[in-house]
Amino acid sequence: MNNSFVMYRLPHETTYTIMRQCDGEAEILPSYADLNGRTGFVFSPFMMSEKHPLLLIRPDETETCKIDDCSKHKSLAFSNRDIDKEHRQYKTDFNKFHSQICKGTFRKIVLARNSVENACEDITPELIFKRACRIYPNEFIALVSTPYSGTWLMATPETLVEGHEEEWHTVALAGTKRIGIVDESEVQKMQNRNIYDVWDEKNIHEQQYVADYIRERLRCFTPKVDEAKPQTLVAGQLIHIVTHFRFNLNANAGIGNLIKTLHPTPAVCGLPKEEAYKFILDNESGDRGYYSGFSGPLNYEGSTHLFVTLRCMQIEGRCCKLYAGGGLLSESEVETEWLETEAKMDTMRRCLAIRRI
Ligand SMILES: C=C(O[C@@H]1C=C(C(=O)O)C=C[C@H]1O)C(=O)O
Repeated sequence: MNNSFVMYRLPHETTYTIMRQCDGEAEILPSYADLNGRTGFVFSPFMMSEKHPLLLIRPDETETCKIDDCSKHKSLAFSNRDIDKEHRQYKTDFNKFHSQICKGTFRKIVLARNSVENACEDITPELIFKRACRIYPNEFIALVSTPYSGTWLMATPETLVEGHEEEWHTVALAGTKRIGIVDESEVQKMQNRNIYDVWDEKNIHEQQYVADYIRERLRCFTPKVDEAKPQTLVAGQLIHIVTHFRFNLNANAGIGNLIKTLHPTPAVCGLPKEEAYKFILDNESGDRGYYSGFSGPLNYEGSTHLFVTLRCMQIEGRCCKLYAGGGLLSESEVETEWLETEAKMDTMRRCLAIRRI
């Protein structure tokens, strides 16, 4: 009996793919470089370890399906979390992280947390996946399950790297504001507005750090990088600032090598990178697991679509553990940052249609 499978829907697609490994379980890869030349679905944690290995699901069996309607369930979960306790823990973590920025150890660092919600008894992860597909047509939706990682669901707006043959694309994404539900015409309008009319200096600054990092890292790989002007990107009920980078990747360059250079970007980690990476692993009160790692089809039918695992949760029976984080700069304030993590977690809460008790 095999347990490793994934269901995923690429942004803007009307069908989803089911990929199953029929022989054995997902393969554990020792390093990013081992992704070079491979095919399948990649599931990578924030930091590779024995507990959270880098995984590749082999596409032994695949199926393309239409997203059917699943609107008959009104509420899929209920909430009885201790919000005061979560808030206190977040404040402690925030002070620890923020003081390091004030001391000058980091220019930027991302602080994350998690929160548990309870699914109703008769709810299956597949049903939540289909709801996510319907609510978020522009995001990457995936439900991944392996014995090593457990079961995760995501609705993420952030591309890590995608492309085929020599044509590749990545983004620098950061800055967050809640806007509520908007229709497709408002999405277009929002994208076309001058970012200086939409965003304050702190958010622009925060995103520039990510763009500078991506530009610099890509230059080590390829001489020709095409960088667009920063724009506003709508992600569910939130907006972010995005810079698109298009570049050529030589077939010998190796996607695994590129990933090693990029991951984790300052959108989920910090600057300087190695110091921030270590500080997060040593000091964040929760374990990130696969949150803020990356996922997606690798070299499948000739294309790669890897996304940063954000707006996600781990599903264990009825327990749904939601994850979110946000970039801190010296001017960050604890209440604003807390609300930002709440707003990001609401992406998954909407899929669960939570009833408060
Ligand atoms: C870290 C998350 O999101 C990332 C951090 C952002 C920010 O700090 O403003 C915005 C988008 C993402 O790049 C998350 O969703 O948990």
